[in-house]
Amino acid sequence: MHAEFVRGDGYCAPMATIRALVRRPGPRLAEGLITHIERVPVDVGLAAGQWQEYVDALTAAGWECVEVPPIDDCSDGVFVEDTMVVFGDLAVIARAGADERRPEAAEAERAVAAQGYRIEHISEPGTLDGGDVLKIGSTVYAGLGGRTNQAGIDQLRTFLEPLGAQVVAVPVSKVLHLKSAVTALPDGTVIGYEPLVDDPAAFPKYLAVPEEAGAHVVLLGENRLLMAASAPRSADLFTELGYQVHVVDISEFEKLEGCVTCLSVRLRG
Ligand SMILES: CN(C)C(=N)NCCC[C@H](N)C(=O)O
Repeated sequence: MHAEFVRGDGYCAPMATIRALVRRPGPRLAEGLITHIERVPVDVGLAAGQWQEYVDALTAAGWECVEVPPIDDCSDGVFVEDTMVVFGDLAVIARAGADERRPEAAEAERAVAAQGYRIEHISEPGTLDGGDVLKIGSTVYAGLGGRTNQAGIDQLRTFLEPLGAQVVAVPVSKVLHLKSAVTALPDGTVIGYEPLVDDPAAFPKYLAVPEEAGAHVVLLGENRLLMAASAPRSADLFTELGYQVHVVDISEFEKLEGCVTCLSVRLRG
């Protein structure tokens, strides 16, 4: 699980390997679910290229991308983030709020178990999507909304609190998932596009961003952020704050209410 970092003086220090699970989009991608936006045609060929660029960006930032086998019958399979919540050495396998997405979890579970994680499951009557869970240090915000219910959050709490997490439920009514509304910068500041955030006061440190997709960042490590090309003004804002911003075009996934976080599960070593 470890690589070596060789210093100038020849000393080899162990360096934690950072891995991300990803899942290739399938041929039925264009039929993916939409809830809060209008359907527009998705270019499946373009999406395949954008997915590869997303994987390449993670790889260039030092992440080893591990592919979960594709699931061609599930149009939303590429949004692999929704299949689980990883905290410490535990992967909690989600039970999707949308019935048609339930088959996605089985192979994702095998993939994360193969990385050495312990496994727990959200079970009936609970539903929970990984996209509804935002971790900031030991605080785990869980969005109560269209896909994740109270039973799902209660089960998540039972699994994570013994590991030192505090699970905080927050309302999500204007968007698909909590992470459609907010994510967080490396210093723990929650970023959100105000018209889509139910309760900004739920977060101790909060910064409003000027675009919807500006609320979505993947933390690449140190001061580096990955975000979508569709939020240039937010990218400028983060650059002014001292972050190094890496941009990818994920237009075809945004047409299906996807964002940069949804396309991977980050396993932080
Ligand atoms: C943070 N987000 C938004 C996610 N983790 N997942 C997006 C899933 C989109 C899919 N069409 C669906 O409706 O399920």
